[in-house]
Amino acid sequence: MGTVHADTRAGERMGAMGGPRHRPTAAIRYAVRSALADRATDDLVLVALSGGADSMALAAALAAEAPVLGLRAGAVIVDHGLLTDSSELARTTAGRAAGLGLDPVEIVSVTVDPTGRGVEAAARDARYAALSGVAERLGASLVLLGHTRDDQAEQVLLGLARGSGARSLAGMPSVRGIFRRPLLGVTRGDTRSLCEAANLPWWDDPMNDDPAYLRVKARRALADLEGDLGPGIREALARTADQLREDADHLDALADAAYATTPPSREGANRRRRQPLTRDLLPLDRWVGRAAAGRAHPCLATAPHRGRCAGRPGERPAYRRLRSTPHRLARAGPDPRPRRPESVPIRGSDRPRTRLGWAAPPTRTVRSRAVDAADMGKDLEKVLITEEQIHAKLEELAGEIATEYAGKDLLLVGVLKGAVMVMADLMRALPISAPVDWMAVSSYGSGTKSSGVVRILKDLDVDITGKHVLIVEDIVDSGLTLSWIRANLASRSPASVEICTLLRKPDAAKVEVDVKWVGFDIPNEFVVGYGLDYAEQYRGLRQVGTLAPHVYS
Ligand SMILES: O=P(O)(O)OC[C@H]1O[C@H](OP(=O)(O)OP(=O)(O)O)[C@H](O)[C@@H]1O
Ligand SMILES: Nc1nc2[nH]cnc2c(=O)[nH]1
Repeated sequence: MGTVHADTRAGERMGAMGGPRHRPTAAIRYAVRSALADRATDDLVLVALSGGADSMALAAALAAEAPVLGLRAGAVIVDHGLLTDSSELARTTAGRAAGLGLDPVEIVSVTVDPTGRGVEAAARDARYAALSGVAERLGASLVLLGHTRDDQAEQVLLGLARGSGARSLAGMPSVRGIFRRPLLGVTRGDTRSLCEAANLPWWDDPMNDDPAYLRVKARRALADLEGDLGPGIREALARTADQLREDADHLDALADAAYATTPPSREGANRRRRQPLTRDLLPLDRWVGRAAAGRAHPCLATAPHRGRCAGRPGERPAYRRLRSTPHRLARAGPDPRPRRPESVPIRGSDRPRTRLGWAAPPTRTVRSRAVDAADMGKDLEKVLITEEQIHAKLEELAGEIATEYAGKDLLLVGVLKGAVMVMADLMRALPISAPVDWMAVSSYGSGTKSSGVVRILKDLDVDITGKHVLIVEDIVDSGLTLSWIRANLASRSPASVEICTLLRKPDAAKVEVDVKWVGFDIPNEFVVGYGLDYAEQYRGLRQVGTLAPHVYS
């Protein structure tokens, strides 16, 4: 038997799951909630449970989120029969799943025949077949798998070692048929942390330490690489997978479209001529070529920006890289080099951003094309948080804030411009009255990166000595802005300084910021709406979402 982490209180775990402020718990629950968002009421969702920390954390999050969404949640334990005590372990794990409130909980025994392909591949095939079979028999619409970002990094490393192409280096997809992997954005450390916070036992499979297995070798190699190349290597490999998947999907879609419009050859209806297909793929070449030449977005129009944000000249930036360009520019700060005057088409206004700004005001002529209010919704790729969810959350936060500051001299401080919506709605939801003041700040003369040192463009109008200051923000991303503002305000002798933010990106944090009230933890994606802009557009959207690719093209 592998290492078993002690089982103590089986019940009441979900309440003790670390609470909404326990970052790993919040990140995992959010990831699971997002994966379930498209389910119909009363759907049955199963978790594939090995009994390890990853799948136990997933099971715990599913057990907590499913009832809120009106879903049924169960678990399947596949007994591979590879360990002498595997059936006992399966029974123990099933008991833990039932203790979480999952129902039904099933154990399926499979036979692993490694002949010709090795134990790992044979066990995987047997497992997926068993999971699909149980899902079909029980009428489940989804099976959740507990692969984490660390598994993804190992997968990519194995692909690199094999010399694989883009599709294989794209790693494990988050969705394939009835299978979903909600935890690809969280780490193994996070799943353990949730289990510990929830007092939830798990066991470590001894096969995970057996160097006979390729995956174990990859895990060890990654640990070595981490020592040599730095701690970001896992995240970087997982990011590579994400980028390549989008590229590969896009190429596939183009190839499919080209194939579909290619007339059948004389050889028969099912075979297509090759030559037109290649020609039809040329637009893709041009699309990427245009981007690399800096014409896809005005932010890329100058060579220095292209180098900093879209890759080196001549390189083809991945699709994701283009999508995140505004954010990269926000990080990069103003372009210090002189610009060549030129006229470029632009979507959105040419007004410069104020804080940790994207770019200095352009000295060139820019033809501006504003976005119609009606276009804004259409420009969204996906809505992460609806207007209703925002308002419900702000009501909840306002209640807590009012309780905290009852009878105290509270000052609300908004940070321009993004926080205007949150401030407006939070103030209206607050059952107590409090004065408001505003700050505007900008990144402080940094060369290529935001150093977190910011310059005050507009200071507070009032003295905050002895006051309880609550900073109201739209988003905490790297945390650099907020940690600076908090330190700055704290130096002015207030009675207290706390932060309330609608959004936070746990995976983007560069510095720890103690945020007392968080509306939603969101994935590390560039978001717009509800005060958040892209080139000063989309602030007026009532919901928060990500932009569709056409906006950036
Ligand atoms: O955690 P960080 O990485 O520092 O990012 C967070 C900051 O970014 C946003 O402002 P932005 O610079 O986009 O300006 P805006 O509010 O004027 O849109 C937001 O309002 C935060 O202040
Ligand atoms: N619009 C926008 N501004 C930001 N500032 C920091 N993070 C973000 C983000 O995700 N979107």
